[in-house]
Amino acid sequence: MAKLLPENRRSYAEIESLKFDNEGQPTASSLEQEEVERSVLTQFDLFEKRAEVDEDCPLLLRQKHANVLKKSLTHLPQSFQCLDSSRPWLVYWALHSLALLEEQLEEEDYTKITGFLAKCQSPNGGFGGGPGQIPHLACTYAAVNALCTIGTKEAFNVINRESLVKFLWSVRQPDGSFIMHQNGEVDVRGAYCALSVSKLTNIYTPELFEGTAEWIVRCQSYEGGFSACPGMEAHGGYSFCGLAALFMLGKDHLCDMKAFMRWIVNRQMRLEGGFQGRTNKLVDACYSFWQGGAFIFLHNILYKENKSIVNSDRWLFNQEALQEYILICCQQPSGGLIDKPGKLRDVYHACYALSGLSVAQHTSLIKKYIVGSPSNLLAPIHPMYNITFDAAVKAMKYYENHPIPPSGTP
Ligand SMILES: CC(C)=CCC/C(C)=C/CC/C(C)=C/COP(=O)(O)OP(=O)(O)O
Ligand SMILES: [Zn+2]
Repeated sequence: MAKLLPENRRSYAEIESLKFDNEGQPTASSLEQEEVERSVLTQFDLFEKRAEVDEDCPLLLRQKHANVLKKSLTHLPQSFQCLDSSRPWLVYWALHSLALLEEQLEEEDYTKITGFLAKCQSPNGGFGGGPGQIPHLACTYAAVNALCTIGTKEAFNVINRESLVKFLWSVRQPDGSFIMHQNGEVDVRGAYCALSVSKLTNIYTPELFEGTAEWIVRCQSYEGGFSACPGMEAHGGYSFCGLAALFMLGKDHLCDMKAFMRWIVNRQMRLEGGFQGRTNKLVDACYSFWQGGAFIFLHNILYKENKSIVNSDRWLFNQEALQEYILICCQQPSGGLIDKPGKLRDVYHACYALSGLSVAQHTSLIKKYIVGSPSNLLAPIHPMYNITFDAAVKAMKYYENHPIPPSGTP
């Protein structure tokens, strides 16, 4: 039974309550019953949460979220000690969330944060999870995004792009995939992080990414979404990375876009309005961005191909339903955003719930759909990097005007 139904999908009691046919598969009626029971539970959660939010005109608690996010930059609870190797991430999540809310910090705070990120940079290039830690592709992505969100000359100049190129070559594998750090794991996050930082800071070269698109295509699973590496399960986080990376390489035609579309449109849950990360799992606000953001690429790809299914005014998901899920179910009344009702706030979920909310609000830089109060409007994002659109444009212009001399392959 454990083989049939992975243990993290259903509790033992839930599995026990299912009826199985002669082939050992759960019967349709028993699955339907399970669906009804899940719905009742979820409706109860939604009902509880709705008591605190005006359902007819939900309000984004901007000031409360901003206060919590600002505090997170200096005061983290003890329980965050486990994120000691992800400190650039904590900075990026808070700074990007504040930028989406169009909240500013004091100039001296930006200077302090810039100084801290500089200490996370490795002498061998790239950024580690904290001062003195080995460079890691994910921390490099977070640090580069945080510095570009700050967007001062001082912050742009922290990034040593000559050594960053060397670091990227050091984690590139002969087949075009990327390990996350020396002796680390290969997965599609690596390809995406390497592409994102190299495009944003103007150090991209086609040689660095030779074979990368072909490797990423091998991560597209039979379901249609992308997995961490070939042969694994399709997941929203990796699907964003896979599609964004293929898009940045201009090689999205190499994957099966029809299968991708079928997979991703089925990840928005009818009842809650939010996205699940993978088949049969629960809705979680962070997928508002990982899945929601991927729709921007999908839209552009289908639009290029003149596919009649795309309407220039809307993404291919229910933008209102996603906004309702985030605004009604995922705001902690005292500030901060959560995965789902019953969970506690954290900066990761603030960042990705707000990023997803922004995607759902802006179909283009002109066309907007705002659920609830007009004051809920967030800044638009740049989907390739997930920093604000303005921050991305400013950073790209800065690095275009300050190119590093070409050095070729090391
Ligand atoms: C740029 C970058 C570093 C991107 C990261 C992308 C990302 C969020 C990947 C998801 C990782 C993962 C296996 C989550 C499953 O967790 P789970 O089993 O707790 O969640 P689930 O039940 O929702 O699947
Ligand atoms: Zn989550």
